[in-house]
Amino acid sequence: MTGSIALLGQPNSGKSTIYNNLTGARQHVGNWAGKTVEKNEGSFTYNGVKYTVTDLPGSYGLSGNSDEEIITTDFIKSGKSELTVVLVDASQLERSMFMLAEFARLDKPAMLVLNMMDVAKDMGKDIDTDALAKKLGIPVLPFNATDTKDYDKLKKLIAEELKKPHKLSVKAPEGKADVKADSKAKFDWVSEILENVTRTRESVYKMSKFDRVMTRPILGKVICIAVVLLAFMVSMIVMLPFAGVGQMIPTLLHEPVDKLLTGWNVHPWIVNIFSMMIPNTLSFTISMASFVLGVNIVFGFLEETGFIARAAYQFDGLLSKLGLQGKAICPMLMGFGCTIGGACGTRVMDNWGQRMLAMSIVWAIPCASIWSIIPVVSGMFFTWWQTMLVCVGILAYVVVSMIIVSKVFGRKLAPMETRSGMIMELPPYHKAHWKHILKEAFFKAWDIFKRALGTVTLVSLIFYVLSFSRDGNVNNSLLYRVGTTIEPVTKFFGMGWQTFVAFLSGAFAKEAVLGTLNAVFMGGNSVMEAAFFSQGTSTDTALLGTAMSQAVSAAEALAFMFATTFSVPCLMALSTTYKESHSLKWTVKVALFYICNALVLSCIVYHVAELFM
Ligand SMILES: Nc1nc2c(ncn2[C@@H]2O[C@H](COP(=O)(O)OP(=O)(O)OP(=O)(O)O)[C@@H](O)[C@H]2O)c(=O)[nH]1
Ligand SMILES: [Mg+2]
Repeated sequence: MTGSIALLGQPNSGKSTIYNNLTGARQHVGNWAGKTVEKNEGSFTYNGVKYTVTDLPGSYGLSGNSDEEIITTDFIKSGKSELTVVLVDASQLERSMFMLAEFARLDKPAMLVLNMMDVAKDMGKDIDTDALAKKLGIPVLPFNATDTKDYDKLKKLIAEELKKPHKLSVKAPEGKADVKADSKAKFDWVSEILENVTRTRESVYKMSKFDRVMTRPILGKVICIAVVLLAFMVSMIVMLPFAGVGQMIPTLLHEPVDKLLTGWNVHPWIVNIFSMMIPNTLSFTISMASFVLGVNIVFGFLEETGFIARAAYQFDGLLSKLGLQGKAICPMLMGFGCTIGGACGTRVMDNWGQRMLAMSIVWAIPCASIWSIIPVVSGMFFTWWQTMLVCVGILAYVVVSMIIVSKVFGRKLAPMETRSGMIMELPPYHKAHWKHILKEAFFKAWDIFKRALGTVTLVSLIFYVLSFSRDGNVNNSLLYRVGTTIEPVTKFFGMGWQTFVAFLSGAFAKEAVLGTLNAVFMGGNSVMEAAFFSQGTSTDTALLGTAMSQAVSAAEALAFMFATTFSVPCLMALSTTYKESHSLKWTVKVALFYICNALVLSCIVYHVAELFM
């Protein structure tokens, strides 16, 4: 025996939460409207019967006004599911019942889930569910989708309803030609149904005071930025223990493995791979994954509470100038922490073109790793206030760069006629559901870890072979020979062979840049060892600074910093963009654009700076 149900409701009513809990899937949930943009299908088994569940994009009605609404409307009308589980947000019953009014015309089997009963209760709302069920003629289940205890009741009711379905006994008025009159009739129907069913106890909804501040044009934006800055600091604290463990791995493994393999007379190449490259790769991927973890936990929290919805509202106007919508604010902010997180975060965008455009723009945002390199390199050449100026210059160019990217790719990816203003409501604030946030963040971090391990190992191997020299002196490596051969060309762009190699290593991982600089300027060690063993922190920046400032001019250093910041993001961010966009063509196209853009920029910065320095 089988059965099939569909989850229908307005955006943010909790459909995906129910879908995930029923089927064990991992659809994205968060406290703002419009996260699910395509339908998803899963299943669960109850009492030996298999039920198929379809999670539909949130929709305000069934008239097909947007892409999501068309998907939802078509599916519901097709009759592919035997029972429609209509979800309403009990904390905003009047508004969210509109969907039921739309549905009523279809004359199909249904049951009603009054979700978010906990929020409604906190707001002092009482709902007489029995009276409601009687009026509607279909079963009504008070529910809290985030509480796993409630699900047995839900499954039982679904099973019963599939055996003996109910249809709405009251029908909403037939749609007339005049849409306005039509929706008014529906709202009248809703108020009639809710009469004597709901009662709000005397209590003030305190949070709305905060919203009055949050929606102020300037103050709201200032608060948003402040909260985000704070969020990054917290992300760093969250990731520290994990990254710490990761950084211990090479130190712990290096010597014992080295001793063991050397004792077995294994070839030094192989010994190096196992004692150095693999532990370093492992450590690297762990710190990358812990970054993704930290950013996702903190931003997951902001999203669940409803903060991101406010930020999206605040920045919608600005972002629409880039061809995006307010919704893109979350991935963009995440991009300051980690481009990988930012690229994943674009899942919330409405369509593929907007998504790809958002990812391309997120690439222009320097991630936290870049922010940890720039002050160090700049500090070797400039005073502290000049370093501040460099950072300000970089920030200013971020804006320029985003505008250029949106101009170059925006016309194709988000054509003018498809750009529409965002309609987004401010959802009520929710308490954060930690279990869900942690689960989602761990899953994302684990996904990155798995993917990075393979990719990073491969690239490390290539790098290793290129930089290997029998005596450990970098000047005897293939890298040196290739680097010095192309130096006449790279010099034109403001980079000598050393800085150019460091620039290239940045495309692999930004964390590798300092180590690479250390290796190519200090010589002695293999690039591999210095690049991946020292992980920046233990690099003696004073010594490196002296060595670098002897070989590189201030203008060259400036060019190098701009080139590194505005080139392609790291390899894993590239691979994530490809995974998320499913388009190799666009990923490569944008990557080539970024590399060319970085080289041109570096060239301009170098030649202009030469005039003044
Ligand atoms: N307090 C509370 N929060 C809930 C409940 N159900 C869902 N949520 C939260 O409400 C938010 C929206 O849930 P989703 O499952 O993403 O909603 P959706 O209907 O799939 O939304 P769209 O895909 O945007 O249409 C999330 O932050 C959930 O964690 C509930 O019963 N109580
Ligand atoms: Mg959803």
